[in-house]
Amino acid sequence: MIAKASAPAKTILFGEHSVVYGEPAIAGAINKRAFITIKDSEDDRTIFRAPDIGFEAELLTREKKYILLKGKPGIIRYILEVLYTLHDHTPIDITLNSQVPIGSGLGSSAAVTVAMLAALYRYHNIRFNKKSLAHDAHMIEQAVQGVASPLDTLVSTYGGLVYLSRNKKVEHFNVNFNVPFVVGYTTKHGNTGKMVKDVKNLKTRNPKIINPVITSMGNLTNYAKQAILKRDFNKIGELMNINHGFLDVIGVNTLELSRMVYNAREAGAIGSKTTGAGGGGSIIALCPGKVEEVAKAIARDDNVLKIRFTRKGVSSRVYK
Ligand SMILES: Nc1ncnc2c1ncn2[C@@H]1O[C@H](COP(=O)(O)OP(=O)(O)OP(=O)(O)O)[C@@H](O)[C@H]1O
Ligand SMILES: C[C@@](O)(CCO)CC(=O)[O-]
Ligand SMILES: [Mg+2]
Repeated sequence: MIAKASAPAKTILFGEHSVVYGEPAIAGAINKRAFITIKDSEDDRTIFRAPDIGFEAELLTREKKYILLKGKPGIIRYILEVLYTLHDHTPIDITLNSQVPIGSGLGSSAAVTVAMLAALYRYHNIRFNKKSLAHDAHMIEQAVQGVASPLDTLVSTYGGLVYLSRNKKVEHFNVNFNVPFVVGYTTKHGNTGKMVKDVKNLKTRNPKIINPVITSMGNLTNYAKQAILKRDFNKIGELMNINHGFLDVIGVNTLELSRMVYNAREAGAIGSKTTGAGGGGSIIALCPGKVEEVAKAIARDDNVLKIRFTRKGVSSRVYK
């Protein structure tokens, strides 16, 4: 039997960091996916392969351990946690193919976790729905990382654009948002936990300055929600630029992120900002009609991905 599943990566359009303090956020699934294939094993070993990142390991699922055969570990922890939680230890072959750069702030860990869970549910013929899957995937991310916001796994499961309100209500945008964006990324990725802690310390030292900034980031996200609903791209671009400035204020930008953001704007992006935790990682640029120019400008120094937001969330099937 073969079970296959895929799930999209995500970018945060508005509200990273301020969301930690209860402010709203907007994130969306992008048309870059992680693909998992599970097959019966041909010997009595369980093997995990990720050819795109040159990784291979034999998994000892009962012990939650692995024997490294090739590459550097990391993403394997999510696969092992899923197996440890759900699998009956029969030997299987697992392959990960990914269009998503791993560890660059585009939610690769969530995409891999959601796809792995869905494929394994299919393999074992376990019924699931998106609600239970999003919940289980969040639990896996939390178990591996210690802390994780539910946003990444939610977006990877449901697809589409998601608005998380101040009282943590999730709203799915019902709007055509098929407009081109360019993502720039560095492989040097800030540690999310550390970045969140640094912002907290800055806020504690300078409450009168930083608290209003966090509130403004939330207000800006609410304006962005309206602009998205109206498909007012100039307004969305303007708000992205302001959001980037606020992220600079709270100290999460780096030379590389700023370089990508300003290279994008110089090449014609109508808005560009750091996306995710910062300290390295990714930027996102809104550039209708200027995709090639913006991609070329970013690619001079950094890596580029042309993306669109997609409504397609997790997808899975089984072949007998
Ligand atoms: N070349 C690699 N091979 C295997 N694992 C890797 C490699 N590079 C990074 N990793 C691991 O992949 C995981 C990526 O998860 P992480 O949550 O840090 O990034 P992300 O999901 O891509 O971005 P974010 O969560 O910030 O949106 C980490 O566990 C990291 O150790
Ligand atoms: C920085 C942060 O807001 C987003 C990281 O992708 C942290 C979080 O929400 O968990
Ligand atoms: Mg992640």
